[in-house]
Amino acid sequence: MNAPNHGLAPDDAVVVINAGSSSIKFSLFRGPDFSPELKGKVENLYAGTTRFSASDAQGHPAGERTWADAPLDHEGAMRFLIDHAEEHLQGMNVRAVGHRIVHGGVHYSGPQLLDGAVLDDLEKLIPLAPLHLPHNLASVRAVLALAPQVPQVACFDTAFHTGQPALAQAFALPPSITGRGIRRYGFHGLSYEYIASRVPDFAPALAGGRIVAAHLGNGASMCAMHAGRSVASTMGFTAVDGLPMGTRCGALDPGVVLYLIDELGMDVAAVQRLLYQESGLLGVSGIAADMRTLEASVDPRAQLAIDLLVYRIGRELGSLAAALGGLDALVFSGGIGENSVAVRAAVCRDAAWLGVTLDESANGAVGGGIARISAASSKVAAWVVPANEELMIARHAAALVGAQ
Ligand SMILES: Nc1ncnc2c1ncn2[C@@H]1O[C@H](COP(=O)(O)OP(=O)(O)O)[C@@H](O)[C@H]1O
Ligand SMILES: CC(=O)OP(=O)(O)O
Ligand SMILES: [Mg+2]
Repeated sequence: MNAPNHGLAPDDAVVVINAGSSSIKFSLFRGPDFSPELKGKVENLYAGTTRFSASDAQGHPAGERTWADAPLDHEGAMRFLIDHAEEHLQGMNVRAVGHRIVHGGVHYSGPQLLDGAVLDDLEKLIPLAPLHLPHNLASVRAVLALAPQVPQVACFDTAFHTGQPALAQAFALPPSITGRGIRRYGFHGLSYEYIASRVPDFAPALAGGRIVAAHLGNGASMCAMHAGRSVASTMGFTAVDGLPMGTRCGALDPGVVLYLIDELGMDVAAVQRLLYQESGLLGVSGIAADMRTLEASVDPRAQLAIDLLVYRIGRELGSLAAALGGLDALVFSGGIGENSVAVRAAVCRDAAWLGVTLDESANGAVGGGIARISAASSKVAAWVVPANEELMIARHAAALVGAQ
């Protein structure tokens, strides 16, 4: 990809923090070409063994550690990362720290310089993204305390979707409610924006086409894109909508929520815990939220959880193809989309009616890069594109501080 020069000198760097629901990923980009100098992640927060791993510009290991039986939380992970990053930042001029901020609400539809007032404003959106925003904002505050002079930039997961047609954003509720910002927003926008930015490189013929991208990570969603713009998404007002996820239930008849409250006597906190933390792959299987664990299990409940995810992806694919008026390509991304040969195969099998024909050996040979997994004869192409929300954030952050 040709990265435009945003004024970064060779020793200028942008640090990116992507605090997800179960992991914190960080990256260090340097110079006018945004060369990835260092990247790493602390994963499996809260559950089992927390793992840290980092790699340098050549992809060689640049740090590894595990916390067996004493998993870290987001705060512990941030503290560890800040200590670890220090030695790598020697001699570099950090121009900005870019953050993935999951929800921008009604007001934030593009990259935004963070200060105390913006942070206070974003705190108000926590009920709209309870699994993410507290961690996102805590990361910003941690950097603010350590390096108050470095500009911090918020890049919102919702921003890419703000141009969706009004109908795609609407709930069938009265204006007295929808006027309060209660509408569909969509998430994983930085991931989809990155995918859209790469399409002209790896499949120029698809650049003006109709693509459904599936970001299947711990959080999972799908996005319909036409000519690189978001047209519809499976996630709505919050990131609990749409597909079943690691621990989130996905789309649910709202009548279930009323029943839980009215008949089962659950309060708001209990319902929130159920829908966000005890459902999805974990809830259905009763075993784990992690796809690797489920795929390794012989317990039929593990298979049921995987089958339900695949089934829901198929249903949403049909819906998103309808929103696009057809389909030219399907793109897989995120931890599951990039790594699970079996999930991709099952989704493509179910999508045969739309014109997807899988190339089994290409699907089995995906090795960490952008790869086509559909047969040459497939009417609808299928691709794997590794997520790179971090590069998108670095480019936005550099553009914003360069523009000042
Ligand atoms: N080799 C693999 N095979 C199957 N699933 C995998 C593999 N590697 C990672 N995953 C799954 O990817 C998911 C995490 O995705 P990721 O995008 O890293 O999460 P997050 O939303 O926290 O950023 C987990 O369910 C994990 O099991
Ligand atoms: C929006 C969302 O679900 O994010 P994540 O995949 O990081 O959980
Ligand atoms: Mg993610």
